[in-house]
Amino acid sequence: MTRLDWVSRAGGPVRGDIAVPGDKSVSHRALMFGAIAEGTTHIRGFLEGEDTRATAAILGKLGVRFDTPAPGERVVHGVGLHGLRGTTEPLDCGNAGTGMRLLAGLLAGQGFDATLVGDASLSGRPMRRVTDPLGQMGAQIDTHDGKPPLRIHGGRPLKGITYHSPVASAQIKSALLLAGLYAEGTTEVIEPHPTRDYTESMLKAFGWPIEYSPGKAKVQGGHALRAVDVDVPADFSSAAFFIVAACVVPGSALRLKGVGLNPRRTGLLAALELMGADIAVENERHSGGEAIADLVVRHRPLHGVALPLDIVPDMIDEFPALFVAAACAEGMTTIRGAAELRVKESDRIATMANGLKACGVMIDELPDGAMIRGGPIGGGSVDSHGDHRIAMSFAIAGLVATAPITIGDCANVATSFPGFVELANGVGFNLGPALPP
Ligand SMILES: O=C(O)C1=C[C@@H](OP(=O)(O)O)[C@@H](O)[C@H](O)C1
Ligand SMILES: C=C(OP(=O)(O)O)C(=O)O
Repeated sequence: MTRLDWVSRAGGPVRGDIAVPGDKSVSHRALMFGAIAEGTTHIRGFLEGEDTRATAAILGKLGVRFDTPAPGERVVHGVGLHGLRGTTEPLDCGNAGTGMRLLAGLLAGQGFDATLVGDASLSGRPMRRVTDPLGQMGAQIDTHDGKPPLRIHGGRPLKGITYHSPVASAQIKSALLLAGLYAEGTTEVIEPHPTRDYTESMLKAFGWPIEYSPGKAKVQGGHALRAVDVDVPADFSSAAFFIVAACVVPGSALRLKGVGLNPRRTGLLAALELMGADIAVENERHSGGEAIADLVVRHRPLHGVALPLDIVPDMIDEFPALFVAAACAEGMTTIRGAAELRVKESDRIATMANGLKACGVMIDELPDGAMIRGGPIGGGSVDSHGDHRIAMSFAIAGLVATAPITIGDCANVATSFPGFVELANGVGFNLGPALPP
């Protein structure tokens, strides 16, 4: 991938009426369930990001046919639960932890061997969290010291287990439930804190019997999935950058349309409201079984908070943006209980702390969070470490900074948010490519 650096300059106010692209978590799952269903699944609002396209390409290599009637749509020709075909080619998940961990569960139940690989960032991320419990189910998966590539040996009979997950992770839960479709008996996952339940709701929509409640999910092997169409809501995690931008730039008033409001995703709304933000939820409705609504965000000065521990898992992807909101708030914001941030696309605590320090913000890194003192953000040069959410967060910082912020290594924004720069500049950002030195 060619390197791309951005410069974010003072701009705003952030005003307009926009829709962000489709949800990444739902798009990955719609492809996977569509692939192993009987019949044809039409996905609308599909995220045309590199992460989700990587999942589609892998399923294509495994013999699934897709049509693309228009951008943001996929028609998946399901091959049935046992219809995937093996390939000797490595299956490249790119930058996507979700793709790799969910596919590990799906592939553990197949009759053929498969190898999952990823880019440099994904190759450094922990995989034992899925390979250990899948091993308890009977799968055999070789790793490189607990990290990718994953060599999955096919043809192993799986049996259901009850798994008390040590980590609140929808990826772990989903990997086990996917393997559970192929297992003898019951597979149950119990979480330390409830996580996003798209796998459960989609299994139900595809006609697979499933029992679930927040923090618990249980499936039995031996049923079939029947194709249903999937409407993908706009991704709350993508909306988050615009929500924070409108909160912190004076004069802003922004409407974000049709945003998915799964309660296990919206911790950022609760956090910002505690900080004094002005966010209205309008036109609440349901689409494809998910709550969606328009969010209307207006600027109002924020104040620092001690973030309640119980909302941390509900905003796990929104911390980089929250760090910027905290830097703009009056007083101190304390974040604890967020050690998972250290094993995302980058170590998001260190990457945000280093970047904010480079812009003159007072921030102390903690093992599981940070203490951030609000104040003026200066110009500077920051490295996103190829982490899409870090790059977009510093784009917000640049909007309110006293001098331009240069953000290194931004190409991976295309993994989750294609078209971010154009959409952002359309509502008041001032973001462009950095010129080579
Ligand atoms: O299941 C999913 O779609 C996701 C779960 C989360 O990861 P963890 O399960 O590692 O918390 C999140 O960070 C990721 O962006 C998407
Ligand atoms: C953590 C993320 O994704 P993944 O785990 O799929 O790479 C993310 O998108 O912030």
